Amino acid sequence: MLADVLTSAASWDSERPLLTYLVPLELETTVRIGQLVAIPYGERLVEGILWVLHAEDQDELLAELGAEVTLRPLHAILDPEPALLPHQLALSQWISAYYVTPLAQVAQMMLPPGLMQRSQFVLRLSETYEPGQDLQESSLHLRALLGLLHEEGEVDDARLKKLLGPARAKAILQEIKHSNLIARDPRLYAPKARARTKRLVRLCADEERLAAWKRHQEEILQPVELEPAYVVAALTPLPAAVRSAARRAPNPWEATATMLEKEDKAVVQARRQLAAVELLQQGATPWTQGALSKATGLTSAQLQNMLREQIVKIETEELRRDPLRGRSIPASAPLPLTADQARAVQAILAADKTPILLHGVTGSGKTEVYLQALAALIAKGKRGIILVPEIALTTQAVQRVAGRFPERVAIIHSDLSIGERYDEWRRIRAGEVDIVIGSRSALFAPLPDLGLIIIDEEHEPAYKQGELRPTYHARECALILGQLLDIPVVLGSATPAVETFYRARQGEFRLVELPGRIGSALPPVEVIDLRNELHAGNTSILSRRLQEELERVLAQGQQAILFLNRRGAASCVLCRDCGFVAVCDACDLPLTYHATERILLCHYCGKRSKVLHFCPSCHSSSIRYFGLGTEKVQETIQRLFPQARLLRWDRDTARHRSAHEQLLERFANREADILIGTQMIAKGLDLPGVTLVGVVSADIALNLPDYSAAERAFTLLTQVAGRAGRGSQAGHVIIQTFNPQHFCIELASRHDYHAFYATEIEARQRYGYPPFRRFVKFTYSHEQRHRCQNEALLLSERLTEWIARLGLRETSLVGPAPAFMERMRGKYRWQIILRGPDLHQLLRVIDAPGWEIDIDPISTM
Ligand SMILES: Nc1ncnc2c1ncn2[C@@H]1O[C@H](COP(=O)(O)OP(=O)(O)OP(=O)(O)O)[C@@H](O)[C@H]1O
Ligand SMILES: [Zn+2]
Repeated sequence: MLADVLTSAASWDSERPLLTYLVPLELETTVRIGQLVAIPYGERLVEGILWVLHAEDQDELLAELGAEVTLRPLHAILDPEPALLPHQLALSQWISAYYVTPLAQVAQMMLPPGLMQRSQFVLRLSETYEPGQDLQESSLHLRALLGLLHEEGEVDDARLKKLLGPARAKAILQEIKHSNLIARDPRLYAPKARARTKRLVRLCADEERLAAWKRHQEEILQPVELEPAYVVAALTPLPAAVRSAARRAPNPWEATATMLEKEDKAVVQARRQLAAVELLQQGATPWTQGALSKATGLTSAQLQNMLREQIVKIETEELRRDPLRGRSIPASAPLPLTADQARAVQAILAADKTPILLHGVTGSGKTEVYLQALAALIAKGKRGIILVPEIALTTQAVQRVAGRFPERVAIIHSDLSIGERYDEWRRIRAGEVDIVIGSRSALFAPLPDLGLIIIDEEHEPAYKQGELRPTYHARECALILGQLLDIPVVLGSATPAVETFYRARQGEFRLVELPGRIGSALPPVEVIDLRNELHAGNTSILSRRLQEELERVLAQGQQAILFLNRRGAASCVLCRDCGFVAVCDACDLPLTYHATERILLCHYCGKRSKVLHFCPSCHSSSIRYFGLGTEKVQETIQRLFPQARLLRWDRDTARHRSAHEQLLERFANREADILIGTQMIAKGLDLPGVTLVGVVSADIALNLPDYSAAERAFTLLTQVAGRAGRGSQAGHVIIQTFNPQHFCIELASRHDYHAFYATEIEARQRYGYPPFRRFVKFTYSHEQRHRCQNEALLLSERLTEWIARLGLRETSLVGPAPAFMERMRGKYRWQIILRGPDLHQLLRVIDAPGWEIDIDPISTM
């Protein structure tokens, strides 16, 4: 039998990414595709993924490879359970081709981090080495190494390098090659990700033997008469504080210790052993070795003794690292569906496997549709994956799913530790869960019997990987997976991506609509023209209407959310005399003033600088802090409504996942009246107490130079507005803006997705934007600007040449030009946008080392 193996050790050949090996006879019954295997590669042993097995077609393959090749055998199977399922292998192949990325890199992305094993060489004394051999000709270093090997058995290359430095290590490795004293074996080192285990001590003697043993121990105790205090001392571990103090100060326990020493060792041992057995007999919960020794003073020699006498045994048990540990999640029962919801569930379960676009307005009950479709499929032995935007994971999505399917849900997201991720991954692979919920990478979970993929909030940019290769979009990968497995894929959103809706219109997706909210109406939206406020003499950041409404909400004991998309107290620091604006010297972006910490912060790279009191350019003292941030809003509201309980939710107040959770919980428990936050809070929140949503400033998002800027602005406003009035009380939304006539604002204020789509798709067609043209974004970063410019000119020449050579129609370049944010983290960035109906012919041949290549970018900025 032959096997094709994928390994990242081999340099990439897109035509032939796999290497062929012989399967040794003894492995023939155990090999399966998707397994991690060890293979010889050159001198080394490396890790690979078994991709194809050839049994019947073996001869053809051999003929194809030619007579002169000699195949080497697989070295070992590293894990009998496949790490990738067959559909994942197929998906990898698609991703590799479409996103023009080495197959091994794609396959590795699908595995949990820390799973791959490092290859290494291990030195040991060779079989021909004899102690006492004449070493006259060997160098001093070699002799020292021989001594070390004598003592330790083996030493690996990495350690050798550390001990001797790289140059000497290299010399000694040369010497080893020519001597026959030391053998050098290739080896793979255990992966970082491992199961966590603990060692548990359990009684194993039967009652009779245990009783006899105890009697014997008690006999040992008999002859010595002890003061009760000693017994207590021997049985009680020293408190940690005492132990550390003891190292420094005269030991208050010394008297006891000396006396104990004087006692017969056997007595001490008997006493501790008896105490240990007593604890083991009492407890329903097992004891770890450490805890037992802490509680009784039992040393490991004494424990060994008990093991030898077969009184106790040690069992290792795996400790699962559970991301939901310590969380109390209320169980939930299925709700009776509305007619629209029932139709949607039926559509998902129908025989037709065309993907579904579930377009349901905010608060229309999409989640319930997902849950009931999943339940129906699980009843048939299937399993499902739900993707949610990263931030929603902290909040309600996980709770709802985990509450409906207790103990049957695994979670995958980037904040998990390597250990947690590995444990979740193995539960999924072992079929211990029915549902995987997570951010985009959860799509690559090895879930057997996959029967449904749901992408909630499918318009979210977080589903696209933008910088690292492969620059995949989880939606596209999910659609391919759906085709490969012939299973339904559901894309859900109140504001589908323009491209998604277009594809539904073209018949690529079945469009299912949930046009109304459950039991309530979409909240009316009032647009406030901030210019009128200024004319009327109101210079506050809150319009009069918003103030009135806040007052009403507070008086009626309801809740409000105020939204704006900037953090900090002011968005920029400006000199009123000369117009100087403080910018980050690494990124060229305006710095933001943070009042609480009294610093200036670059929101892009996180660099901090001191506040300015004088303009560095003209030395005037007219430095002013302009614009708005969440902090400023908080301050203003607190001044206006001193009695209101405020909560601020942005990246400054919630740096960690658990902080997000706590904030949400406090607001949901009505511990605060007004929540102030950035776009983070626009995502999926379902809080029935919220009757007012205020958008403090809608303008920032409207005018960005990007083909998708209008879509993002409309989506954001519609989603934020959709947080109001989801409970029994009617809701109300106020949008403050200097651009009330902007079509995004007008249409968002009517929750009118269809009208927005009609306007936007026409513009996209007119200007040749996606989905009418495909885009590929090339970005080059360098510390020197001219280097960026040169590289960009060179690449654009080559691209132009290839477009002509391949005869690509309607294909052109935009740029080269500096990126919208030309400097980031100390580097300049230049861009080229390539656009055309089909760019893959070109992508396959063009070689652009050092360039970031984003295929189907969701933004051209
Ligand atoms: N059939 C039903 N009967 C009663 N209440 C329901 C029903 N279905 C959903 N709900 C409730 O309606 C509210 C809104 O549902 P959900 O959060 O799923 O909306 P959504 O469509 O995901 O909205 P968004 O797109 O804004 O996140 C929830 O509180 C949910 O419990
Ligand atoms: Zn910066």
